[in-house]
Amino acid sequence: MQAIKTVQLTKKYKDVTAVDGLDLTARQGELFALLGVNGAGKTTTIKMLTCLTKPDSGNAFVNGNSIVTDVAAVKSIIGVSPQETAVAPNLSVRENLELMCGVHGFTKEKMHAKTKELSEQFDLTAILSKRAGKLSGGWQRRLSIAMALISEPQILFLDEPTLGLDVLARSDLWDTIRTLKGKITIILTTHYMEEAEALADRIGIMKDGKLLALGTAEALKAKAGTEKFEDAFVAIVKGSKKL
Ligand SMILES: Nc1ncnc2c1ncn2[C@@H]1O[C@H](COP(=O)(O)OP(=O)(O)OP(=O)(O)O)[C@@H](O)[C@H]1O
Repeated sequence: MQAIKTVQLTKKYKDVTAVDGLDLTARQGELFALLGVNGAGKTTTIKMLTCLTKPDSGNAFVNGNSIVTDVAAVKSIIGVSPQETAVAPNLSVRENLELMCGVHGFTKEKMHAKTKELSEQFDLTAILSKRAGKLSGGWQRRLSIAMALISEPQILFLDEPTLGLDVLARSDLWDTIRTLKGKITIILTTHYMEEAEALADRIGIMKDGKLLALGTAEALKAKAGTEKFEDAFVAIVKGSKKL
């Protein structure tokens, strides 16, 4: 079974077709990056896959569950770290983690064990009593990812996880994401090509709601006949019909 399978997935906003007949699959345990320029349809795709918005036509299956007919099942197996920061700014780091444990109905023991485990995994232990709103963007994002993992999801969605972060914060977050690789299926959106190349097992390149190319960074470079991945991206995007 594929972790993600989309079948002619389509979403329209008035006269804009944000996602246009998308067919793609992501494998179990894979880190799959959806790469594309602004407005390519990445976030809309994630919103449909996480049941935040419904497709106008087509369907998608998350570990075999339809996003149209099996919404509760999909929601129970996914974790989401959205583009806009998901942390409660007035709560401490610990309170944010505990709040999420409460949402999932954990017992006190499980809440303490999970908070400890994720704090250690994400280096949050020393800042547990800090107010989340006072953390830098990179640390807020790290907390947001830890919160998305509380429910022990089978699939984690990271929507532009390093948007707006400086080079060092980005590099630290990449290290964190690398520790998750292979343990869980990760679907990541980005418009940073170096991010896709550094992290992803396979990369799907989107433009105007459509998938232009899909493969490993190496395969996409070979396809475009370029040495650098950035050049391959530009060649693939510029070579598409609409430009
Ligand atoms: N709620 C909405 N109402 C109207 N149009 C929308 C809405 N959400 C997205 N769009 C449009 O759909 C298209 C795809 O947007 P989307 O946010 O999915 O792209 P993206 O690839 O995630 O872009 P970015 O990298 O800027 O986040 C864009 O033309 C956008 O303006």
